Amino acid sequence: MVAISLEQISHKYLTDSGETTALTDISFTIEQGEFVGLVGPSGCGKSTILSLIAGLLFPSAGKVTLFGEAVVRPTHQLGYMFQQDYLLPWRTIEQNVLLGLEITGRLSQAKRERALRLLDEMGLLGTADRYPHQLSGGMRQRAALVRTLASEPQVVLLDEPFSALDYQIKLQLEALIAQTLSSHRLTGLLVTHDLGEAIAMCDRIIVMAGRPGRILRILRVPDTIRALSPLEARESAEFHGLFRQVWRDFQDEA
Ligand SMILES: Nc1ncnc2c1ncn2[C@@H]1O[C@H](COP(=O)(O)OP(=O)(O)OP(=O)(O)O)[C@@H](O)[C@H]1O
Repeated sequence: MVAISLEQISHKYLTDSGETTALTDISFTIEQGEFVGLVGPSGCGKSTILSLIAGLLFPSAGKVTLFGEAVVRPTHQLGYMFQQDYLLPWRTIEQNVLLGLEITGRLSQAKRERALRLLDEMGLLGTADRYPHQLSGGMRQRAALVRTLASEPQVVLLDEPFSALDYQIKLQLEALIAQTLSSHRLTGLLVTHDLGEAIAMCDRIIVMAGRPGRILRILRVPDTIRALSPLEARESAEFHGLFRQVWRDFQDEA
């Protein structure tokens, strides 16, 4: 089943100084359970695509659908992870991960227990009563992931979720997130500047170019790389071959 579909999307922003064409002729689909990376230079429209899927923006032309339904407003089917964890400093980790359920009036004992199981899955059960400032950056991002998953989304949009972390923590978190999305059979769309991250984590990669934002190509990550953990993948010859191939696309485009 198709989870996300963009059909011939164009998007223009209107500003005081005129019009900016952020996206032109963007079409792709993402199957349920797939994990897709969106890579491209700064300003090529990656965040605009996420906002269109999230129902926070409406395209100037074209159609965005989520599980076959036109996107007209934000929905609970979507969860987000951002570069910053946006944990509220005055709430404990448990209170933070339950926040989304609480403010949408969906909190129940069963959902609370599920959230605690997720904290346990992420190795964070012992931190439930602690406050965000008492956790490391990697632990905070894991707590942010639990908060996202606690709301039971079907699709998770990840906007540079690792870019504020140390390299080693980032590699550990990449593996954990790829495995968690797959074990919960979630659909994921990862925006990243890091081509290696997309190759190491995703099933397919949408490679974009800028001015105006458009798709250069969409490629499937070979099973030989998919079979490896993100850390092992980075060390494989196939990874380096694919990295060079996409890098050449960027160079040709530049
Ligand atoms: N609210 C806005 N008003 C006007 N122009 C905008 C607005 N948001 C984005 N743009 C322009 O649209 C284009 C695409 O921006 P977008 O933020 O989607 O790119 P991006 O690929 O996510 O960039 P980055 O990787 O730096 O986050 C850019 O030229 C940007 O300047």
